[in-house]
Amino acid sequence: MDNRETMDTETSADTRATGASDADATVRVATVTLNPAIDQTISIPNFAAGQVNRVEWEQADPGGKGVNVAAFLADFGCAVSVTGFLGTDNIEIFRNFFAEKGIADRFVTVPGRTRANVKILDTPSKRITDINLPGLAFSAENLTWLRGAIDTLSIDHDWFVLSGSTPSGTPDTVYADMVADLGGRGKKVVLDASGPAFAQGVAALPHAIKPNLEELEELVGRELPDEAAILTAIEELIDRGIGCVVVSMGADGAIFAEGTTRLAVRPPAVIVRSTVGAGDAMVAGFILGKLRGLDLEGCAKLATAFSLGTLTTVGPHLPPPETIEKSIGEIDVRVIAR
Ligand SMILES: Nc1ncnc2c1ncn2[C@@H]1O[C@H](COP(=O)(O)OP(=O)(O)O)[C@@H](O)[C@H]1O
Ligand SMILES: O=P(O)(O)OC[C@H]1O[C@](O)(COP(=O)(O)O)[C@@H](O)[C@@H]1O
Repeated sequence: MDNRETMDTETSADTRATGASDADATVRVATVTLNPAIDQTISIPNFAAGQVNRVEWEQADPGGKGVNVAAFLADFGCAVSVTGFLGTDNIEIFRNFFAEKGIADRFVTVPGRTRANVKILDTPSKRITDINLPGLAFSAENLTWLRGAIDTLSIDHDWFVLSGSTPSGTPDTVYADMVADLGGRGKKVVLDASGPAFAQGVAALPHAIKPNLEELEELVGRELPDEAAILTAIEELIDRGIGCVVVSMGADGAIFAEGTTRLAVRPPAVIVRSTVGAGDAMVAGFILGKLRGLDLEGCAKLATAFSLGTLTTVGPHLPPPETIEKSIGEIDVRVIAR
């Protein structure tokens, strides 16, 4: 499948519906996860820090931002490849997962164990406490191999998602270099990260970014107490040359900005099982909307519907397309500017 063929498929009218279609299988998206994780969810009724807590049930899922984005796209029938770094010592859970979902595995393997991140799920509050470990360091040689893997993927992939934290010791320029390189090849790059590597990556002008509110505040170096302040920060980023800025705000929804359009999207009140992966699902739904040629409002709704879909499960899975489609009708979009 060459790139031109893919783009033709993306814009054809019959791919503009919101449900899964055969055309999705021809879309080539690659995700890059420098710091994947096994998400170890433990359910603790009335969790209390500083006390003895008893675990009711536990579940281990492959995770990390790019792994989740790929899983959600694969659930919707998209052709997707994954790369980044995985430790050899506990790689089986990832290999099995990629095989089950039909995800093309292009990970570079490194010695050691991929980190396990602990997600404490409190009942009945449903609050999640995230304990994210630093992750597995990689060498300069490993990074060279990863660049080679990305080079190869760029032959037949049009969209690249660079997401998640970077293990300690990673140069802060890592995302910026990838954004510049892939952008120079005409690829669409979506960046969703945090800290200095995110800031430098943003400076290299990816096509789209999806910080949550906290990450946006960190990026612009000030608190953003209300919508006006968030919009000012978004304006600065769009003026710098970022094509599309999506700021997610948990239960308060998200603001989507592209060109001169600004949309505030609010999800309905939902019963939440786990919020882990909600941001990643939003990225996946947004990209799928773009690939289907939807306008910003359509992309915003699909992105929000994906995020809602994953709230009902523990682990990186979406409900069936009909459920996602149904929830689109319950999403409120307020046009701030058009
Ligand atoms: N409690 C919730 N109720 C309804 N929607 C939610 C809730 N938490 C997250 N979402 C949905 O998921 C999206 C991304 O969640 P958010 O927590 O902002 O991302 P991240 O996981 O990147 O921090 C939100 O914009 C919203 O659409
Ligand atoms: O790379 P980071 O920032 O430590 O985040 C990794 C964690 O984020 C997740 O990808 C979930 O992310 P979101 O809740 O933001 O969508 C988990 O699977 C993983 O444990």
